[in-house]
Amino acid sequence: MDLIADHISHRFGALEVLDKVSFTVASGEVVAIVGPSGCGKSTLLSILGGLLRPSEGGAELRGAPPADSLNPLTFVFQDFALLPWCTVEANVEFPLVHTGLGITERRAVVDDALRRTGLSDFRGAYPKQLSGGMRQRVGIARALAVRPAILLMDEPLSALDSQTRELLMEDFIRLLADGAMGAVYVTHNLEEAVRLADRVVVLSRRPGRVREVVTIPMTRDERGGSDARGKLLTLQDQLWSLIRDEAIDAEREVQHA
Ligand SMILES: Nc1ncnc2c1ncn2[C@@H]1O[C@H](COP(=O)(O)OP(=O)(O)OP(=O)(O)O)[C@@H](O)[C@H]1O
Repeated sequence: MDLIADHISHRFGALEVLDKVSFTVASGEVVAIVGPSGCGKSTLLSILGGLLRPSEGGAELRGAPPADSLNPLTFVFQDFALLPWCTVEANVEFPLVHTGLGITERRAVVDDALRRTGLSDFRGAYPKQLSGGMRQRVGIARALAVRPAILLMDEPLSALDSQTRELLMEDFIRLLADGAMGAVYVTHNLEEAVRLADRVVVLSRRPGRVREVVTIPMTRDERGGSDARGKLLTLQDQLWSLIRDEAIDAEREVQHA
């Protein structure tokens, strides 16, 4: 199943946020969205996920969803968005409650999502008992439970310390390895973009336009090797050189606001 962003423009009142943004996320592909602060990355993700209707253009899914998918497009949030009064297991089960799945099937789906995220031993814990990294794993398990075709991720690692971030990146790489699931990955962090994405869409300063689409010419497995480090740093530099001047302008604008 492909996701097509087709000339998406958006305004909040007089504020022009996005201008004719077009790109495609092919089945199983990971596309990172980067750009200066306030260029409309989160707005774009909301539009892709159907939470916000764009002023012009639109997002479209093409092709059949995976046979057992309950929700082809599923969000993973920066702040995890867990229900604090529910256990890990109940949080993961939550999106399945009104799906018509029987209790046995629901249990099987939850078990599978917990296993894939390394949470089986924490099913009875409450979010407040868990570290940030484990909480985000719950957020990911909850997303996996609906068997999405495409994950929509808004800065999913930015609330975490650098070691935890590294571990979760490894988790993502494992989860994406079979190519059954794609992702749109909004991030400020260019290291995450070059480690995880097949392609990186670079947006200009607001109103966000597609400035360039950079293909990462290595498999995700190859990127884990120590000899890949230099190439990844070069790609990071390439992305930064596309963003830097506008990031400085955007930063000044924020400070003067
Ligand atoms: N609901 C809203 N109403 C009015 N303005 C909004 C709304 N949501 C976002 N904006 C404004 O739209 C612009 C784009 O916001 P958005 O959060 O999409 O950018 P971003 O690129 O994700 O930002 P950042 O990099 O800082 O996370 C910003 O100027 C923001 O203040």
